[in-house]
Amino acid sequence: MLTMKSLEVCYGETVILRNIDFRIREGEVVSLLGRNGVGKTTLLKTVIGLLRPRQGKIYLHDKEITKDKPEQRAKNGIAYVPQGREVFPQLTVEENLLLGLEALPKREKQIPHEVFEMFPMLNTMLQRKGGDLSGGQQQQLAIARALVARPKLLLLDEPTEGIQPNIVMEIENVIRLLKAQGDMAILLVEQSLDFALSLADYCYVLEKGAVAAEGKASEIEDETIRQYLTV
Ligand SMILES: Nc1ncnc2c1ncn2[C@@H]1O[C@H](COP(=O)(O)OP(=O)(O)OP(=O)(O)O)[C@@H](O)[C@H]1O
Repeated sequence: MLTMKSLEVCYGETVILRNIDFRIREGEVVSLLGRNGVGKTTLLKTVIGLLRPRQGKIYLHDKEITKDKPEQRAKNGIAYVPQGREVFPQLTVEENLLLGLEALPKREKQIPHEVFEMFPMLNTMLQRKGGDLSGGQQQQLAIARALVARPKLLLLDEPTEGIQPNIVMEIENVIRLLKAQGDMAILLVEQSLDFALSLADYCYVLEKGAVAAEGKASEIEDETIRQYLTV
């Protein structure tokens, strides 16, 4: 459903990503791994359109979107949960969730009830300010906000970073549920190899801005990946 071909992405004159060939199929969970600073977030920002590649092309459902603006990509079903969650601290939980609906046409402005089935805690905190939630709860709110628009492709940038273990488990369960439903592809950037491999169908490992290894999660050797993760 998403294909990137020969992608090169730069900040100014510095090349961050080079010659990236990348593919996510419908309903698939793909993990993107690599050390700090190799370009994982840069790749996600290129998928959502915040960064434009200097070379290469991006296709969504076989339609080229390389020059589409972020709003257009959101309308076409790409949702992004940034690293560090970025919920609006002064807005209530409900207002944060309603913002996730902005990508949809006007008539569809209801928060889908499935979001509260996945994150029951949010339903009990609708009037609480986003900034008053714990870090883990904010992460759940950020994921829920992305899900309200029922995206076709969900990008998660290190969703378990700094989160307490019981909430990591809840987030893992939600990703498993979405995977089992089978109609949403997920691109997961993760530092935890065990977490990434247990959820992913396929994984890519970046090293110095290029794909150093890739393969089915069930087949790729842990050691092959670990050599690119240890300092
Ligand atoms: N706005 C920017 N301007 C210039 N360079 C940047 C900018 N943002 C990131 N970089 C650089 O681009 C490179 C890739 O950064 P990126 O955030 O994509 O890495 P990452 O793999 O997501 O790392 P982390 O795991 O630490 O989030 C790094 O060297 C970083 O310093």
